[in-house]
Amino acid sequence: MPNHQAAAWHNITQEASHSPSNPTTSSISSTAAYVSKNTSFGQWIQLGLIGAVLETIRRISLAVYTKIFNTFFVTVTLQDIHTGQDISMNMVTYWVSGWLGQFPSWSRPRDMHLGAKSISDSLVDISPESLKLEDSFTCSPSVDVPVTFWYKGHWIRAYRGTVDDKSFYYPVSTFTLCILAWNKKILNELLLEAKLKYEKSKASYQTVAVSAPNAGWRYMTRGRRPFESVVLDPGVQEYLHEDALDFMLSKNWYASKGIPFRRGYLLFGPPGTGKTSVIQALASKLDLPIFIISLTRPGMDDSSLAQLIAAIPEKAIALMEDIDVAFSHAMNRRDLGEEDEIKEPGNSTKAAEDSKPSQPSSLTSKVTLSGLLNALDGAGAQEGRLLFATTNKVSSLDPALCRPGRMDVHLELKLASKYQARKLFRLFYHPDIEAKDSDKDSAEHGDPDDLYAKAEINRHQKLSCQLSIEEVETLAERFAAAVPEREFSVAALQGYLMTYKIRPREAAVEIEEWVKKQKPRGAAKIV
Ligand SMILES: Nc1ncnc2c1ncn2[C@@H]1O[C@H](COP(=O)(O)OP(=O)(O)OP(=O)(O)O)[C@@H](O)[C@H]1O
Repeated sequence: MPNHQAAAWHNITQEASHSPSNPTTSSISSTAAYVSKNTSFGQWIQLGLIGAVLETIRRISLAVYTKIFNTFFVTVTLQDIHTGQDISMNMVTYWVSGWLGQFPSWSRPRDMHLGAKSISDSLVDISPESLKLEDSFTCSPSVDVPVTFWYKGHWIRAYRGTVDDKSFYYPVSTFTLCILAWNKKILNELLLEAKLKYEKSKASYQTVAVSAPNAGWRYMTRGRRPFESVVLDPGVQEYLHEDALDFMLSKNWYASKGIPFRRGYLLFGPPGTGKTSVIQALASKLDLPIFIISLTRPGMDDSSLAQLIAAIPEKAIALMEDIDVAFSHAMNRRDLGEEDEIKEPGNSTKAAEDSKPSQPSSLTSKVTLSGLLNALDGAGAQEGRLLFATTNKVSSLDPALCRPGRMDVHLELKLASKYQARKLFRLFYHPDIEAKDSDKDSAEHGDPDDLYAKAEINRHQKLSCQLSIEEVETLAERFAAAVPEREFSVAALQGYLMTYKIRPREAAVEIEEWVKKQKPRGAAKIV
């Protein structure tokens, strides 16, 4: 304090101490007088008061705004399907995101997030002319870009956001809907409509989930595969269907016997014999979603596998394709510490090969056999699911994996029989099947403005009129007679017929020549 101020302060306190009246009051008033005389200190106090008033106003207005907002708006936040762990909530988000897609404003922002509409390998091969943005991709607004629209007289503001969640490597994406409404009735209506829309689309599309990098599931759709479009030997398809259906209807029976409510199928056989196709067709027939587990996906390890499998819901198909590939690289019995286990008879050379140390590679799976077995039937494993595994080399699989309880049904799909060749030919050219399928397709997937779809229907109708049923039967017999038993895969025969798509008569005549040409290629069995 400067000297002259100190002197003044001293005088004030002196005067106050000698005052005959109330000493305290005079001391305060003297202090106040000093403060008001001292300009810089007074300004600080004024500033502080103004700040406090402004902060109070801000808080009050925020509280009023929140109160009004909560009174007039219903707000719901959903976790993004790509990162969600709760499978049923993921489904709700899936419905809602599909429902949002119907509003033009949802795909109108210029700042967009692009996603693939369906699992389609053909997406990468698609020609520039046929690539249609709206057909191949889903467009949604980027994070924090709000979109507004009206629904049943209610104004809705929707936006995507992110929240940090310690259990994920990345921020978790969210969908938020702010609905101008007095009560939650409209939210129920909205969710119901979204679910019905999803159910309707499910009639023509199959839900497929693939594992996402953060150990969650990523949902997609693809066209359903008709069960009849798979040609297997007599009774095989029917057996699979009946067995799977019987399992789905036996929950209480399993519970009463204390048997875990799970069923595993191992489909094995040469490539192109229809292993994957029959699983897809069965899933479509039983209306079950398929969860594709890729054991060789980079970054997949025992814990992420267990997490993924535990998140598969009841009434679903878990599919592990080419399970031998994961095995031959990284998984063998040594992972279990069971080297003394009895080897399969006649498999000693194979076993010796398996016990050689395998070289670590960046492509190898980090999943161990024990990790896989635990995930399949350990404490956290989900009940009520059908597990399908496919392999070309059944002998390379560990017996622990193939034992009943894990793989209850072992089914070999062989190279094509004459029966299959005949059935495949019929499938390609039978007028009834052609007409039925094209009508069904146009009804289900039909976009009335799609010129390609219209042209395709016309073309199929014309073609189907070309042949009578009797003629197709005769040609199918001729075709089957020329195809040697169990030497070609159905995929190879399908490839041949594809080149004669609109020339059934030539297809039946020229097959002999084709078979002769294929054989000298050194392949006794063409897959
Ligand atoms: N039995 C079949 N019935 C109908 N189509 C089949 C059959 N087998 C193969 N195909 C056709 O061949 C192609 C490959 O079939 P798919 O992928 O089902 O064979 P896969 O046995 O799973 O082969 P891989 O072992 O190489 O995975 C598909 O286009 C499918 O339509």
